[in-house]
Amino acid sequence: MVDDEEVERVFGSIDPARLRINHYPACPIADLTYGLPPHKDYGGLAILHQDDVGGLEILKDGHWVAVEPEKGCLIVNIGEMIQMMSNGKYQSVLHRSLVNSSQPRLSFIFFHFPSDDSLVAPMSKLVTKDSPAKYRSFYVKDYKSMFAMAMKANHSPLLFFKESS
Ligand SMILES: O=C(O)CCC(=O)C(=O)O
Ligand SMILES: [Fe+2]
Repeated sequence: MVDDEEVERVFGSIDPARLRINHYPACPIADLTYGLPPHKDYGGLAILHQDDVGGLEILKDGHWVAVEPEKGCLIVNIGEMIQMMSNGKYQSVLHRSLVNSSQPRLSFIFFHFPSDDSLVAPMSKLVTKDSPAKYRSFYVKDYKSMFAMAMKANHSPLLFFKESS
């Protein structure tokens, strides 16, 4: 089903790989703030290691669920480009990070982004008469230009490219 050439075209360059280290200081008003507000990661896979403090949550069936730290475990998040290229078969999860008032927290995430000039579309093998494209194709830079507007509208940028069904 997966077309290696399409994956290679979008993710083939090592340039857009990033390691991000998030440091969340202890916060006296932890109940009133986020470490990171709710969002979906935008790239391909995001591989995350968190320390033993905890604070990552995912939205599951309309409820925020804590992802408890487990020694030696990595968390793998699906980014919106995979949601797009899989024509919605793989869903990117909404997640957020909380802070706490007593301890700082660290997380390390390896992101693999598509390059800005890539044209991204649902994989041709996954688009059929019975399963039409759920998203309009876009250049990654155009998708990224929607970040601010999506944040204001409280949803993810991919929604701007959803086909009306
Ligand atoms: O720190 C975390 O647990 C999550 C970080 C995150 O979602 C991100 O950097 O995109
Ligand atoms: Fe994230």
